[in-house]
Amino acid sequence: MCIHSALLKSTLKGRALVTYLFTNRTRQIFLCHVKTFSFFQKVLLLQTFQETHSPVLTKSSFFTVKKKLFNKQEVCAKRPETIISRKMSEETDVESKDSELVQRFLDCAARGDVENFEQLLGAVDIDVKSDRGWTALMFAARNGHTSVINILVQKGCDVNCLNASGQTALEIAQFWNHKEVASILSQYRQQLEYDQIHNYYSLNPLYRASDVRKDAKQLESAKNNKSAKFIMFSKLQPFLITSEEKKKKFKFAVFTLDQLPSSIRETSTLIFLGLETWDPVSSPWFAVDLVEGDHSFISKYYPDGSFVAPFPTTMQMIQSHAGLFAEAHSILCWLDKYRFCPTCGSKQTVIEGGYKQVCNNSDCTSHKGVHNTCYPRVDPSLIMLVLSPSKKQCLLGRQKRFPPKMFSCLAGFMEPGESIEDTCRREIEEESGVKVGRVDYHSSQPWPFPATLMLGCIAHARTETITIDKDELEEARWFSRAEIAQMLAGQHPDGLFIPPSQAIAHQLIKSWATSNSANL
Ligand SMILES: NC(=O)c1ccc[n+]([C@@H]2O[C@H](COP(=O)([O-])OP(=O)(O)OC[C@H]3O[C@@H](n4cnc5c(N)ncnc54)[C@H](O)[C@@H]3O)[C@@H](O)[C@H]2O)c1
Ligand SMILES: [Mg+2]
Ligand SMILES: [Mg+2]
Ligand SMILES: [Mg+2]
Ligand SMILES: [Zn+2]
Repeated sequence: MCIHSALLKSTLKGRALVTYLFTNRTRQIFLCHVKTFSFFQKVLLLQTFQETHSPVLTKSSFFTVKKKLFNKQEVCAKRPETIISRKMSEETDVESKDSELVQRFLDCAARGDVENFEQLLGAVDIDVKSDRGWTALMFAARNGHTSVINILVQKGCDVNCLNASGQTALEIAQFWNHKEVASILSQYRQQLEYDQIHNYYSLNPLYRASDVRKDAKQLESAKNNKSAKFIMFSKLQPFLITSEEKKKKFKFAVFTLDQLPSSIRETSTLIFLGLETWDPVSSPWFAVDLVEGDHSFISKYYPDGSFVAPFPTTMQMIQSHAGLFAEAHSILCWLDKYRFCPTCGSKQTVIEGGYKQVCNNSDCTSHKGVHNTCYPRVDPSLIMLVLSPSKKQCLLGRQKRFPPKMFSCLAGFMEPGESIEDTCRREIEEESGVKVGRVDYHSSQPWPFPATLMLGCIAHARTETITIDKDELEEARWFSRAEIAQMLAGQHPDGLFIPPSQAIAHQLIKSWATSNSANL
């Protein structure tokens, strides 16, 4: 790999060098070490790094490089006066040169000077701000430079950044009436919203159409809709087939109205999952909870399908059907476990396509006011990646029931009256003894076993000492970013690994391991 000479000339400074190595080489670079290097050490590190031709800078190769680097410095020390004078002048100048570079970068954006702007891109933080909190995106938006805007959004700049007056780049473009720029930025913001992290089990393609399920007449006509689709469950097990498109994945066998015997529609509970589009006449989908009896119609249409234990098979479904499973399975588990009124113990009747149960006892107090016992339950639970005070390590633990050598994020159920932050701090302290300060929300995941909602957070630890709760955890320890990278790549020397990508724990760990630590 050749180092761009212009880059070398203009960016022989900590941050630029780090950015360069970070984006072009590996995310396992030991940023902290590099940051503390002197100017001259950084030059040598770059050169030595090139010579090693190492595809990944691991901990051991880093130290090899570091060793070589200091040997080289000794050789260079034959001309100490040159080294010292260059080093001192460069280092005292670092701050002013940094701000000069930032100024040039923002200037190019403001003037729409694409050629020079592109050259500076790798050398400064893409979201770097002026004194008034203006980013390059904002300057380009102010003056309507669509080409600069396009480069910045494609490089992943933060379009939602606010300046000191609380404006976004989109608002600036709208104020100055730069319609093309405003259109790009608003499209990109929408796309970002759509592209936000969708964890497995969360991609349900249907519109839940609660108005349809609440209206008995509409619900009845949905059940008789010629385009209605039906998926099957028996004893809480889904009926799945192999996907033709994705051979190693499973999906639901989908039945049409004419394939479903009328007796089944009369005797089974039909869960209304939603409509295919917002149009009220679009295809409704139902999950059928089959009761004991003649199910030969199923094998007639799908001889290769089978009823399967939900976990772990449903972790291997096509994503949209995993979402359907999450909805159907959680509702069916609720109906299965709450057969009697929690208030008076009488029998209940299922209404609203499985989304509500009403007590058959007309004197029951559950008929007065709002009662959450009538509705399906969802149990919020926190799952958090705890970062060490230095942000260089993360905390993972092992529950006894985990497969050997698997480590994951700590997790715990919310208790009544708790906020997300309270639960996060309490569970971490209970399980590991580590005290947590700031808590940032990351993403969520329905975990339909039976109806947990995992709320994924990044927690910032204030202390490092670990004292585990032996009832909850078998082991907990800090992992460096390099070790996490090995686990993600399946190359940990001790065979340690993290949960698969379908688990939110994996996404939390990966997002930290692959993000720029400077942003945390
Ligand atoms: N730890 C992970 O990596 C991980 C990953 C994915 C999902 N999860 C899920 O996160 C959830 C919470 O994690 P945890 O088990 O460590 O929680 P936890 O630390 O709160 O401990 C579990 C205990 O909480 C109690 N509890 C309180 N409310 C409960 C409820 N509504 N349902 C069941 N038990 C309840 C039970 O006594 C249970 O034994 C579980 O559903 C788990 O499957 C955990
Ligand atoms: Mg706990
Ligand atoms: Mg726990
Ligand atoms: Mg708990
Ligand atoms: Zn009752």
